[in-house]
Amino acid sequence: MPFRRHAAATAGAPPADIVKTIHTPRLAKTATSPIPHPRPSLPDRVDTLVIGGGTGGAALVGLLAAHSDESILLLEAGPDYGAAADAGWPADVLDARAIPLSHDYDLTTTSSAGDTTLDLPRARVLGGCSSHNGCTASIGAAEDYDDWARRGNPGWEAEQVLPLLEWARARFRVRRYTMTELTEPQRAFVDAGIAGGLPFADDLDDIGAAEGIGPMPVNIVDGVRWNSAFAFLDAVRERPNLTIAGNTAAERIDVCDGVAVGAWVRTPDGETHHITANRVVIAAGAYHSPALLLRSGIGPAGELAELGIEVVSDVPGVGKHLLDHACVALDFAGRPGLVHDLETLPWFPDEQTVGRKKSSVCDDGPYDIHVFMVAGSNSGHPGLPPISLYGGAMRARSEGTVTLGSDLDVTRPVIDHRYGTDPEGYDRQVLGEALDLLTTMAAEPALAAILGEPVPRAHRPLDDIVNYCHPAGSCKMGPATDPAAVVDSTGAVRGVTGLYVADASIMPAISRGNINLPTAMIGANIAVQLLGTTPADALSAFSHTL
Ligand SMILES: Cc1cc2nc3c(=O)[nH]c(=O)nc-3n(C[C@H](O)[C@H](O)[C@H](O)COP(=O)(O)OP(=O)(O)OC[C@H]3O[C@@H](n4cnc5c(N)ncnc54)[C@H](O)[C@@H]3O)c2cc1C
Repeated sequence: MPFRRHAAATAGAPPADIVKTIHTPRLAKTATSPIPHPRPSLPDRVDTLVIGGGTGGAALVGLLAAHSDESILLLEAGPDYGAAADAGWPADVLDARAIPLSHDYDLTTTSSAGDTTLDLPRARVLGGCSSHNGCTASIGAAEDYDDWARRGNPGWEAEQVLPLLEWARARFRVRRYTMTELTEPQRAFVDAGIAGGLPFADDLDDIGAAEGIGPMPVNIVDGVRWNSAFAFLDAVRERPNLTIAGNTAAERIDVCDGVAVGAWVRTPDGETHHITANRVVIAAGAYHSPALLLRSGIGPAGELAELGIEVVSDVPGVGKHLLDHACVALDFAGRPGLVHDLETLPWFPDEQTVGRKKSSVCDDGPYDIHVFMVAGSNSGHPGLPPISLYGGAMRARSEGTVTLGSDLDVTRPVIDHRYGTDPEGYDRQVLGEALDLLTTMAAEPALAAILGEPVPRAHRPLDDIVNYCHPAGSCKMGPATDPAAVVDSTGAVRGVTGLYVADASIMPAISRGNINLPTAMIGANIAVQLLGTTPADALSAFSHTL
């Protein structure tokens, strides 16, 4: 899901109209205002401390809690609104039509045009970004995971991780759409893609899918965004070995003689509390996981010294190699009445359809371009044109950075994505070819009639790259021979015993679909390795808890 709000243009609180009333969702009937979940007492000592209850963290904790009797404490910086069945979640977070910003971290990066900043939405709530994302579901391509393994990460081959991806897809209750369910603009988009040379595809969540265009599967249940807390935590919430502590943020990992022994955390009362743990797993996402490592003295020694942080372990790759799927956009005014027509529909996801194409420089799999259309709702994009066509570079190679500001605040890391800057120009080549395809499609008469007049932009699309909101790679997984590697193939942080990372930040290269399901698989695969078991055994223990 791309997000294009330029911070300089829309500073201040998000407009009230981005938080809409839900029309149909089942859960929302009793969820008109959030109900705080009872606050658990914070233990002083646990077997496993997990930091971050987003997609990676929730999947990891679901399997760990179901499989073992060891005590687990899951810390989440944002609120925990309880199980889906408790109906305590805020309406805007449940409403799958919009990207709500009510729990946003308020992060930015410099825009590729260099003259403004670009907002990087990031949710501070149990479920992490799956609690405010676009709900398009993709498990990526087999080549993505075979590539991870080939880069020196055994245990990540497609054959090994496929059962975990399929489990994640089932837990997210992903369903495929048919053409008859699409809105008129989305149908026209698919037809234009077929006229532009793409085959029709109804298998976009298949690990062996090739080029094609069709309806995109989504993890939406009766209009409700089915987040990772519902998917993975609801089944284990009542397990006596699990405590979930919302509104509790880790400030620093406690490392003693090279061994992670716990963390200092900020309680909901604003107090600092120490928790002792036999093992610490960080799953705070691609911006906050490296920030937490740096704050704990684990990172490039020179950078830590400049920040005034005592070096615990010199790990040069922390906060480097930050990846995302870069996007370009073409904007249109829409035919008269389009926005109104779309608003009268009960609900629909932002990105109902996706086209995939192989660029001339794609050398490692079936496709590396996404094209899609965001029509009408634009709910999380105040002030943007009514209809936009997007092209994404799905194997983007440009590398950005995450570091800390002088205040060392782990919740507000300094992020520079450096979109479109890879030295070989791969990303710009792919984005240019995506633009060519979109231009051909936009000229198809049926789609052209819906798009209406182009809306001029301040910069050429290739000079104004926007984010797909899929940050990854900032704590890269790799072998000891890779100087940029932060964790090994078990998720273990180099140079610190008992410390692990289990979220999108460990991707050695970005998977070529939307990354929520692959991130759940990462959390699950680290859990399998920590348990010393097999995927089949871990999944069977989980299913017994249901
Ligand atoms: C606007 C948007 C739209 C998206 N749309 C899609 C889509 O349609 N399809 C798709 O597949 N993907 C989508 N994504 C991407 C997907 O949701 C994320 O890639 C995925 O959620 C990443 O999981 P994660 O575990 O790495 O991080 P997150 O889900 O971000 O979880 C990290 C969690 O850690 C918590 N945390 C951070 N610091 C601390 C701390 N110090 N102490 C305690 N807790 C902490 C955070 O509050 C957060 O809950 C979208 C993302 C965004 C932002």
